[in-house]
Amino acid sequence: MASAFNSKPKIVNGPGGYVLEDVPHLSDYIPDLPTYPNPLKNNPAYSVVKQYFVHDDDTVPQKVVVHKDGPRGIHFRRAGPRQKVYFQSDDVKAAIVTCGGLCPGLNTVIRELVCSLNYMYGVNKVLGIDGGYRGFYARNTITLTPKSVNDIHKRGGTILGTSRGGHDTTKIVDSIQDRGINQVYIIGGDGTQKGASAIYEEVRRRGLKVVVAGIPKTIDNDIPVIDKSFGFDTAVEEAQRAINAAHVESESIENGIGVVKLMGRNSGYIAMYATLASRDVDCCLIPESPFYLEGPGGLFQYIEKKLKEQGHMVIVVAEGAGQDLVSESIQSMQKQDASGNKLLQDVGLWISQRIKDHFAKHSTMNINLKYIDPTYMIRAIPSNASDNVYCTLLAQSVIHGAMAGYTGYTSGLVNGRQTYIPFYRITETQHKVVITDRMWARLLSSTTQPTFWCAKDVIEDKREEELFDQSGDDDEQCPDANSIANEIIHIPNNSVKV
Ligand SMILES: Nc1ncnc2c1ncn2[C@@H]1O[C@H](COP(=O)(O)OP(=O)(O)O)[C@@H](O)[C@H]1O
Ligand SMILES: O=P(O)(O)OC[C@H]1O[C@](O)(COP(=O)(O)O)[C@@H](O)[C@@H]1O
Ligand SMILES: [Mg+2]
Repeated sequence: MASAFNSKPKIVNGPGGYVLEDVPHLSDYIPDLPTYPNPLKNNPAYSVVKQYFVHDDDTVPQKVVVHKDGPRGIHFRRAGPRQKVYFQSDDVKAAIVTCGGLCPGLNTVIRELVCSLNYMYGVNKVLGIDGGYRGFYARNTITLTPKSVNDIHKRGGTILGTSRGGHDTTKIVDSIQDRGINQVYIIGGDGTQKGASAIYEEVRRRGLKVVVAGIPKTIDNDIPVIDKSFGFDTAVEEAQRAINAAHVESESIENGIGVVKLMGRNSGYIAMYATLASRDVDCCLIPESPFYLEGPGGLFQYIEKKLKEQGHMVIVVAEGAGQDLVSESIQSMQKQDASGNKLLQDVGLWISQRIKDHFAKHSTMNINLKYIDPTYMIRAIPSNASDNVYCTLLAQSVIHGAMAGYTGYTSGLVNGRQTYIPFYRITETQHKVVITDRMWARLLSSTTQPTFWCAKDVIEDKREEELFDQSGDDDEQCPDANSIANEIIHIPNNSVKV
């Protein structure tokens, strides 16, 4: 196994509370590296562009909203081509690997990496690693050329294949060294970027002139710092088809209920944005917002109300929602996938059954429920136009960084600008929907669903012990939760994100 060697974060402090969370550079651990003029200077496509090169000191703020007297805050290095590069085109041997679950746009990123390395920097040795991390040591490589990848952006999935598990740092770095690879482009989610960080540390420990760079991939949009992940737009758009179908089905029959399950293991972004986009959804359930079924303020009561009011309803549920409730009633054998991710129970099937059982036993209403699970259909499609452009920019940005000698970074969009983000910032947390944030408030007001917030919890949050003492109520169900829905959004010390 690899050593536990961990390089220190590169943090630069400046005046006015300015902080640069910088990324490592090959020259940090290899002295006297030669540099070369950037070949883009002679490229007719770019040489006419005024100020095409990014200034070395350009940085991008993590937060654009600041207070007048507040500190300038955290910044990331701006991505883009530099005047000097640390590789000669003929010396570059690049490798590309895709890991984790599928996501629309993977093939577009692969295509743009191969083409941009070639067209911008004259690099013609690019290898594809077959089947994720384990492909480094267990499979042959795939030769990639602009010609061989020309059409792949029109296909879903990844032409390189992917996998979970199989990350063996030592074997991977041995393979990188044996094959003479000096730029490694790693496309994947939170797990993959942790793996990339381990590879970078081992490469650095061995003193190799090898750039390790990540491209963030997550259909769930659960990677922190970046504005959004590629494939997310496509997923939200494709989810509309399933929601439309659920709406048409439920609307066409008396007391029709359409239930749609969408992806989102720990983060409910696809469900939230698909709901906001559709306007046909009456209830959106996400992992970040616990809910309950029975009693006042519960889901069953709300369904009954909606059916009486409009004769039908649509429910969108993210796959990670209500897992605590599901596991109370279903026992599962397998707890984790090969990467160590918790395996989830099918909340869509579970909730559909619970709704049917409830109305059969406790109501005179004859409901008609249709359950739609489009999750893998959504994940497997090619990326849409806007994601295609985004994938291109990501691929080009990550290449510029590698050619300029930066390493140990993930390329990502921050406040609309491409940046280089140190691995640890990408892997330390997950991006989740903040249910005290304005976006969730917009969703609640658009669906009119119950907040499912327990009055007791809200009061605890709001005035802490003071009101908790008065209530003295430890009951799970909180009849008053709905009436304070709007109030919570304005609680000052409730970390409202603006
Ligand atoms: N903490 C970790 N350290 C090293 N490698 C990891 C780590 N977590 C996950 N990986 C590897 O990253 C790859 C993808 O991880 P996974 O969680 O399946 O998908 P994603 O990257 O999309 O989150 C797998 O090959 C897995 O072995
Ligand atoms: O069934 P699989 O292929 O293991 O993947 C299911 C998981 O993959 C995802 O689509 C994406 O997860 P990752 O980003 O960790 O790959 C999740 O939403 C989902 O839970
Ligand atoms: Mg993941």
